Amino acid sequence: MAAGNTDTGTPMIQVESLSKTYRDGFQALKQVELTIRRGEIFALLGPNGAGKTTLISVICGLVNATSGSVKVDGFDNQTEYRQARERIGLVPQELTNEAFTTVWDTVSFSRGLFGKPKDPRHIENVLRALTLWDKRDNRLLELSGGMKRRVLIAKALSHNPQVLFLDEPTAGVDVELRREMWEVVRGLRDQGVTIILTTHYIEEAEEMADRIGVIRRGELVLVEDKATLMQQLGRKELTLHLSAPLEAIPAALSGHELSLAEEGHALVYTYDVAHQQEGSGIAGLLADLEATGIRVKDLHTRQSSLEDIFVDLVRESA
Ligand SMILES: Nc1ncnc2c1ncn2[C@@H]1O[C@H](COP(=O)(O)OP(=O)(O)OP(=O)(O)O)[C@@H](O)[C@H]1O
Repeated sequence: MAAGNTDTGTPMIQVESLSKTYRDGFQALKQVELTIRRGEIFALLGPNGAGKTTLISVICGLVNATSGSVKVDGFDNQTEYRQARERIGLVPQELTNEAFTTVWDTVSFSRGLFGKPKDPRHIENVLRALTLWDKRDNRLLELSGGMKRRVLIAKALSHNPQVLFLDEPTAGVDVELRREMWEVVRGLRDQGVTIILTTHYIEEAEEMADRIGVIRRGELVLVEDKATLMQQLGRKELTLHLSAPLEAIPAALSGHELSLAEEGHALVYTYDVAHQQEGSGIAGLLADLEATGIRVKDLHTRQSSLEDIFVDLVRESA
């Protein structure tokens, strides 16, 4: 479904040193650097007011940057606005004032807004891909919530964009509809559309994204492959509460990834859940502890989650 440049060498989106200060003096974006790869699903996570919508609006050319640049498929979104903009589909959160229009008409009209010639076959493909074909003659007011959301996506795809922005695609929808939206988005990615979505839901990023960016107070504080993040999350922490405090970690335990906590009253052991082998890991540690005569009173484990990382990052701003 994606049209145009298939040169994989050019990033889909290239954002450089992007800053935005609103007229009232509020700086909503600070020196943002971001590259979106062709064909990926990128999730932009951040708390309320972090700057997600501002970043999307600047990339889409709806809000002017104060400094920095944005390239879409190699086209500057200021000096080559038309080429840049026509590559972008933007899915807003709500449908506005079109209750009496049919699905077919509203999607066809959206294409017209881009000055593109009529292309009934493309509209048909889009409607079929979003399982809206049977509803093409229905008026929007006759559709369910899920169908309306799909109409928003169909409108955004009507002019063959290569990259689709979804602003909070599942905000305020029930679990079933959320799953349906995820399926739709994955289907689009499989057809070659690059997807950027903003979300408050860590679960959504975890489920959908190839890469995750976290924005906080206008700064992009983390951009990482989800797989890498998940690997980090596969690490567990075992805290051993000691009968007697230690001043330092004995040399005999240097082979284990340990740190002292609670003023020497606890040892914290960090390990990789996926790589626990016999004779090493916890069993080895416990044997070494016994050999060194260190007595353990109590122990507990915890596993970090994407949510922990997110909460830590966001908390730092407090
Ligand atoms: N037109 C404007 N003038 C002044 N400040 C603005 C304007 N638009 C947004 N802001 C401020 O910029 C900051 C970022 O807002 P933005 O809408 O980008 O955040 P967001 O991450 O999308 O938040 P949410 O998740 O609540 O939608 C906020 O503090 C907001 O109040």
